[in-house]
Amino acid sequence: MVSVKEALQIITKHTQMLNSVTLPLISSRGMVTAQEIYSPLDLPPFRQSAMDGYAIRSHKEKEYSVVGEVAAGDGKEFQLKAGEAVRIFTGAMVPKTATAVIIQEKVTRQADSITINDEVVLESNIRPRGEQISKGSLALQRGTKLTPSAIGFLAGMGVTDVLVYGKPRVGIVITGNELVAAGEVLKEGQIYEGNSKMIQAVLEEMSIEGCTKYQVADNFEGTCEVLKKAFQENEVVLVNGGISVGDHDHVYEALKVLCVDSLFYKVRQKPGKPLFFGKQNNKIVFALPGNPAAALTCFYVYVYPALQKVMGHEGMGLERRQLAVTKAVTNILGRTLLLKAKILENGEVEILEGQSSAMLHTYSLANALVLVPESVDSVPKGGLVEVLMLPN
Ligand SMILES: Nc1nc2c(c(=O)[nH]1)N[C@H]1C(S)=C(S)[C@@H](COP(=O)(O)OP(=O)(O)OC[C@H]3O[C@@H](n4cnc5c(N)ncnc54)[C@H](O)[C@@H]3O)O[C@H]1N2
Ligand code: MOO
Repeated sequence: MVSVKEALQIITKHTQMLNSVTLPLISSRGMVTAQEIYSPLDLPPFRQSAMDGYAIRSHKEKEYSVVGEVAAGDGKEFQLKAGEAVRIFTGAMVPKTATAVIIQEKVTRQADSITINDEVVLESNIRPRGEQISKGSLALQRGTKLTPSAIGFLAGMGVTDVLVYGKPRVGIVITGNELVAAGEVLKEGQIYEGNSKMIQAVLEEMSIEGCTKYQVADNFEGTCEVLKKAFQENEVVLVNGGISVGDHDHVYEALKVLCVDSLFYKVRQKPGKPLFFGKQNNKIVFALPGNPAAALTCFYVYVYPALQKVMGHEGMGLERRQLAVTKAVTNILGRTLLLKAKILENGEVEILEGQSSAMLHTYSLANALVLVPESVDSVPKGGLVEVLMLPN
């Protein structure tokens, strides 16, 4: 049995990022750039009007004659003389000879001329060429997560493909005789299988889509067979249930038969004590306890940082904060507690009722986990605790 800290260190040590791949930009959401990206052009690529109005070549008078029009997308160039203006629209190319764009609200228009009812500020309402980024300069560092804004930024530079660290294929192996799919009628002793949906959802939160689900009843040969297949088809295997010590829990023995290196089995924590982490060549496997809340907590605390590392993210794990607790907490177990909690508007953290590792009801109200270390036996009301922010 290891401590939470040791478990996390072991995971960090034994988890490697995947090889990089070139992908179409649109398929890269949530992935991490595997090289620096430099801008192939000036952005904007020309002096661009920021407003609808008139591009003028200024002179001393307030009156200007309007000699043409430029809309967004037009490639026309006007040679303006002092005292001349063109009608212009947001996003349009400003004539090289123009010295300012005056918004139409500040202008009175008569037939082919305008009167400007304001001071003219040189270069006003003009976005200089390359204002956002100039050709050849660094647009994104290696190791940047491709968020929707980063994708939009690259798309605006005409980038079509990006080199990113690969996303793992993840197999979810569900074990248990008692589990029935939603939509079927429950017989005595049966329950609905929910954890695969939950794990799939939390993977999708990390932009890992399209995982494969495997399901097996509580028998040893079947478990070995399904695990073998899951290892063949995935880089990361997440087993759910069957990892405890009961006569019908076969996962630990099956992993042994499949020559999986056991890197740790059992963590001094509640919930999630029977958590297993191992490796088969370059493939990693977590066996999560079957209790739904325990499985989810183990995912957030251990699988989440491991998958982040596999995908090349820097800074592993959930964001952590120190916050004051609304009520005293006691820890008589000598294990680390991971408690479902809610951060209140006043910035304090409330530990929720219903901490059973079978209960997801409380979890669905939580936005954080409070971590009470194994060495701490009590925290008074108002005392600071470590809070792990859930990413949802
Ligand atoms: N003698 C001991 N018994 C247990 C110990 C122990 O140390 N000594 N540890 C307990 C702890 S802590 C946990 S957690 C569980 C973990 O057991 P398993 O990982 O073997 O999980 P199962 O027994 O298969 O299931 C536990 C529980 O969760 C329900 N479950 C399982 N899979 C799903 C699913 N896909 N969807 C919904 N619910 C699921 C299952 O029906 C059980 O109720 O062991 C304790 N026992
Ligand atoms: O640790 Mo188990 O995960 O409490 O139910």
